[in-house]
Amino acid sequence: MTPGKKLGGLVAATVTPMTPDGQINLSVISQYVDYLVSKQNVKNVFVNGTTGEGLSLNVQERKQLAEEWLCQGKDKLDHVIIHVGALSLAESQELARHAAAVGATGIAVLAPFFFKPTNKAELIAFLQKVASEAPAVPFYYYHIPPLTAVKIRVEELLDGITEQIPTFRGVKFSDTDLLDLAQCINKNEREQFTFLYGVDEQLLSALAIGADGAVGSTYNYLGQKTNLMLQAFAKPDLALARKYQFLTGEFLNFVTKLGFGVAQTKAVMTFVSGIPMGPPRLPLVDASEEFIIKAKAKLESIVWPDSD
Ligand SMILES: CC(=O)N[C@H](C=O)[C@@H](O)[C@H](O)[C@H](O)CO
Ligand SMILES: CC(=O)C(=O)O
Repeated sequence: MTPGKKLGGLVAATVTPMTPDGQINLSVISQYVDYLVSKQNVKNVFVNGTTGEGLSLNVQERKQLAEEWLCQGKDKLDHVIIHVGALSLAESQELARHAAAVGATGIAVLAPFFFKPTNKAELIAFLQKVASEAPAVPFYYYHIPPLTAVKIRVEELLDGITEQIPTFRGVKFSDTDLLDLAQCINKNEREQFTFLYGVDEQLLSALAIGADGAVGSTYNYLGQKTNLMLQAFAKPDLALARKYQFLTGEFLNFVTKLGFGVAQTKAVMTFVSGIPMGPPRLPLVDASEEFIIKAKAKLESIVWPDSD
C-alpha cells in the first residue's frame, strides 16, 4: 500500500464475494485485486460499504474481509479503506481497532440509521468515539442520506470538525446535493480534506466543482472507462469527458429501469470479470437471468470513444 499517496482518483466500492450457499468467499479476493489493478487501472478500494453489504455481515466476517483485502492488496493497491460503520457503537469501535491493527489506510463510518442522530453534535459524538479508537488512521465520513436518511448537511458537519476528530480527512459524498458538496469544497480547500463523490452517473459534475475523485460500485467494471473520463477532464477535453459520462450514464439509466442494486452489481461484475461473486445476502435476492442477459447485451452494445 502507499499510505503517503494522497487519496484521489477512483476507488472501487468492492462487492463481497459469496459462495453459492451464502458464505463469504475469501478465496477469490486475490484474483479480484489483480483484476482491478490490471483490467480497470483502479488501485484503491472501499471495503464492507454499501456495495460490499457491510451492514449485512457479522463482525467476524467484516474482520476477515478487511484482513484479506489488506493482505492481498499489500503490494498492489495504494489505498484500502475499510468501512467500519455499524448501528452498535461498540461494534463500530471494535472494527475500527481491528482495521487499524491490520493496516487499513483509512476508515470510514456512516451515520447510524435506526436510532438516528438528529443534529450535528449527536452525529459528531458518535463518529468521534469510533475515530478515536484508531488514532493513527485517516477517518472519512460516509454521507449517504438516500440510505441512512440522516440528512445533516456536510457543510455544517465539517465546520470545526478536526477539533473533535483530529484524524478527520474527508468525505465519501453519496448524495445528489451538489450545492452542499460545492460549499464543503469552497470552505475547506485550505484544510486539504479529500472529497470523494459517490453518485457515479454524476461524477463529471462533481469533478467540475472540485471533487478529488470518486468511490463507487461501477468502478469495479467501468473503472477503465471512467479513468479515461478523468483524463479527458484533466486535459481538459470536456467534450470527450462528457461523452464518457453520457455513456456510463446510458448503461446505468438502462439497468436502473430494470431494477438495479447490489445484487445486480454482483451479477454484472461476475460476467464482466469472470470472477464468481455469488449471490447477495437477504433481504437482497439474486439478479434474474433476464436482467443478466439484457445488461450484458447493453454493455456490449456501447461504442466507447477509444474503441471507435
Ligand atoms: C446506493 C449506492 O450503492 N451507491 C453507490 C455508491 O455510493 C454508487 O456507486 C451507485 O452504485 C452508482 O452510482 C450507480 O447508481
Ligand atoms: C458505493 C459505495 O461507495 C459503497 O458501496 O459503499
